[in-house]
Amino acid sequence: MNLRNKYDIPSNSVITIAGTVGVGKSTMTKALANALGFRTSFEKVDTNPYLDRFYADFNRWSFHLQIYFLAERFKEQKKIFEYGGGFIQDRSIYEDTGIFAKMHYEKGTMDPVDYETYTNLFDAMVMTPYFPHPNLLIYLEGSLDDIIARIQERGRPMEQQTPTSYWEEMHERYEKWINNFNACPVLRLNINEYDIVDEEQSIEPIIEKISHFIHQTELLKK
Ligand SMILES: Nc1ncnc2c1ncn2[C@@H]1O[C@H](COP(=O)(O)OP(=O)(O)O)[C@@H](O)[C@H]1O
Ligand SMILES: Nc1ncnc2c1ncn2[C@H]1C[C@H](O)[C@@H](COP(=O)(O)O)O1
Repeated sequence: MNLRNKYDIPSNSVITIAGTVGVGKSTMTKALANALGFRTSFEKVDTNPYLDRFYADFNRWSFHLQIYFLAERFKEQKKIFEYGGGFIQDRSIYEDTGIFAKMHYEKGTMDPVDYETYTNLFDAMVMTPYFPHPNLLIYLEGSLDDIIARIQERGRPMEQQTPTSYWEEMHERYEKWINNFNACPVLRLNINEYDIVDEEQSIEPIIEKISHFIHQTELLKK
């Protein structure tokens, strides 16, 4: 039986997967979309023209990369809207500003004027009543050691060569960010509590949680 029907997940739902680099968002996106018969919206990593340059020189490329990601995510957002939902999205647009742009600005690797231009653009595009928020944000969390092990195992050279302190800083910021996040309902999942890589069926209890969460949220709205 289709798990979407079994757990009564509305076919127009938009679920976004958030969490630090390497935590397992893409893997979760694929597994959930497959189990629910939803479409996927992925970040473009391999074809991103700025990512390698950015990791080689944060100061020089921070602004360009943020603008690139913002444009890409906005196109994805439009696609999701045009299909009428039914999507699992790999990373939320909120993390671009709440984690990455902010971190580079505060660490001095994004120029203050560039940061202001970026946040103005972000607010004008995203923080409007017309911008559809996801029905649910699934936040994946895990220990720094486990996440660094996954980054190393996945093997993107520019990430492997980035100092551990960068991932540590990001890990801390994510924790603070999610504790204050309120743009949509949040379901937190610890990566030690499931293994969708070796046990495909372990996606079902996650879908059960999602269903519970979505229905509870709907009830609260009434
Ligand atoms: N549930 C899991 N158990 C074990 N390894 C995982 C799991 N989810 C992801 N991984 C591994 O961790 C690495 C990063 O996962 P990925 O989904 O690409 O992360 P993200 O999209 O968050 O950057 C990959 O090598 C992937 O195979
Ligand atoms: N907004 C962003 N700023 C800087 N870097 C970013 C941003 N969004 C994603 N990234 C980087 C981080 C990773 O190296 C890749 C892909 O992210 P992942 O979490 O592995 O999906 O892009």
